[in-house]
Amino acid sequence: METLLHEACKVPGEDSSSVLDKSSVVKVSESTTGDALVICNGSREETERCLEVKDGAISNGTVFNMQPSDAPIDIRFEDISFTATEGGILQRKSKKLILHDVNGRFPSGQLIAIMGPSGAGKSTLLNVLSGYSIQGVGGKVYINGNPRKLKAFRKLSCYITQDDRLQPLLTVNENMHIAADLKLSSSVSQKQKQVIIDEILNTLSLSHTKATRASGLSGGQKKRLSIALELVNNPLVMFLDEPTTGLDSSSCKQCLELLKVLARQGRTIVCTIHQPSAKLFEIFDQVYVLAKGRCLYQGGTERMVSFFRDVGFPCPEFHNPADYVIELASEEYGPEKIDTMVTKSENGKSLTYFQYPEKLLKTGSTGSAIFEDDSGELQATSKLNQLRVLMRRGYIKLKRDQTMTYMRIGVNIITALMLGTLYLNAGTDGSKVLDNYNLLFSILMHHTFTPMMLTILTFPTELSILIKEHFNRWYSLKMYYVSVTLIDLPLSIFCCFIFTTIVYYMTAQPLEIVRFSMFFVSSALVVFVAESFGLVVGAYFSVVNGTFLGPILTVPMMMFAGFGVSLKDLPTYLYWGSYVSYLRFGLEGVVGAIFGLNRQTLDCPEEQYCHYKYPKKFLEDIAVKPDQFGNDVIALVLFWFILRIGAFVVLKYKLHSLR
Ligand SMILES: Nc1ncnc2c1ncn2[C@@H]1O[C@H](COP(=O)(O)OP(=O)(O)OP(=O)(O)O)[C@@H](O)[C@H]1O
Repeated sequence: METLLHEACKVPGEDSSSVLDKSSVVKVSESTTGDALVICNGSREETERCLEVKDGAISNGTVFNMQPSDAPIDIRFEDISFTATEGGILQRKSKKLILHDVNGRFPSGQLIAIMGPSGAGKSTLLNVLSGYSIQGVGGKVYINGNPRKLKAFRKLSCYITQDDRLQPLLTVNENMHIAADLKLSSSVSQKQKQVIIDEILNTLSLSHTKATRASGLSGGQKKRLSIALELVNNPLVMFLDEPTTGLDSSSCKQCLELLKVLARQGRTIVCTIHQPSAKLFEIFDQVYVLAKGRCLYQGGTERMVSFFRDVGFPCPEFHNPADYVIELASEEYGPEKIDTMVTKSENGKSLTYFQYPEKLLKTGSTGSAIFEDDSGELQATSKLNQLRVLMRRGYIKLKRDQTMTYMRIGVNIITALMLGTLYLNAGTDGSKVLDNYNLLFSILMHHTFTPMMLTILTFPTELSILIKEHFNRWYSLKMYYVSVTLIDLPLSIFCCFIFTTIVYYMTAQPLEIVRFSMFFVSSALVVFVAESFGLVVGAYFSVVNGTFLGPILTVPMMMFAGFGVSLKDLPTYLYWGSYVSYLRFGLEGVVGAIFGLNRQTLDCPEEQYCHYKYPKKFLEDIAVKPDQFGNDVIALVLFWFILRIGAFVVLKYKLHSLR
């Protein structure tokens, strides 16, 4: 590590470790020689001071902060209403008004709490202000006095959900690098990214957990990592839904103090919080109290007690004002008190209780290109880069995933060995043709249920991460979807190949390369189709509903496959079913591979009756045409594509409907 004071910024008489100050501005740029980074600090009034860092290393654990490079953001909202639509697909829809024309001001550089009892509408207001909710929203949001342009605003803000939606298999450092590679422009070098990551991890006291997987972090560390990931692109506005939920009191304090530091650097930080202790309450600069979707109080934390006095409900001595306001908002002292307070606060219009109301009134329209820029892509990097980074992340996850990788390979080997033992040498035995046919169907069942159920069970977890990352503009849905499709393909092929090889060999199927290839291709296509079907179900339904619906919806596929009831015995009015059953084409493919291609008469052991020793007769009886392999492949590929596109449409609809 070689750390030198940058000559141009050098402050005589000071040693390098004292140069960078925690509360100062920091800029990161390339040195003039191009082989080092120059990191400068200094408040607006001070002269800049810089450190030069080589090989991505920062001097002796120095802590420093990033200050947003753009102008601060003041949020003002007027007459915000939110109407939720209730009722399922087949139910009558009803409307429910949740926010009742609330108003408010969230100034920059402040840590703001949205408080209120459960069900008051805190999360709903946060969703509306962040732009997450777009349907059923009324009223206006202004950014620095100008009407909010949603796309431009989303580029400057981030939303941190209540539950920590992290990639559990990736380490803290890997999670941060993925975020940096997706959220920072490709022109930022890896060295610069490393400096930014180190700085954020230092500030959030996560440096010592760099090599720990996210699944191994404590609740507080997970929360801080969630914040760290969104800090990578230095947002001006941060919305946090209940950041203290599930944390002990010291972690809560640490988390809120950290948010306050970030706010002081010029960000607007808004979080919902349930009922903070007096100590936590003091950390906030401003509170916005909601009750039944209306604003009870808006202003400085320290001025809330005088508000209670002015409104005629003085806060009892030694009572935590945060507890008292929740008691009032929960109607513990009568419902009329809420009306009185809503009237006094003018449903959020009154600025009387702000720390510096006169400053707020002066805040006019400060136009800036970045607030107006509603054009271009939401994501910071190209589609190709998004795909590359997502593939890299997918590969790391695949390497470490016990369920999706190791269990899947294990299940394929074990099932293949079990079937191989059960139907040992059935492939050449003329007396065991029906057993062999049962085996082929069992193989297809395995290829249907294993990938389908795995996808249904695991995708909903991925979906919650996708919703967060997609909203925070990490990547486009298309690139995410392409990466999911591509990353799984090699493993699916590998598992199918191992399975097919073991079963094929143990059950003594004809050892001909053409037959084996046909068998493998049909099996692999059934796997792809079943996986895609699982994705459609997993993308729309919860794990519970998906686990129920996936197998249920597969039953008709089995019925129409031509196995239990042969296709020639299917009633004509039900024959259409055989065209929508992908298993029919899979079965035709594997049966054709084993019994088609003019297969010779099968061996018949002595003293045994071999009803089906002539494969042609068997094929006639089960009504399977052995020469349809090409059509079977085309049909299965079509099913695969249609279901993949279907899953994408469902996913897009799901993301849209949630908003
Ligand atoms: N999409 C929706 N459909 C129906 N009702 C909704 C919807 N969204 C919110 N609500 C209702 O609106 C009210 C406010 O919900 P919200 O989640 O904003 O409350 P909250 O103050 O954040 O509560 P908590 O602190 O318990 O999270 C609740 O009664 C909730 O049931």
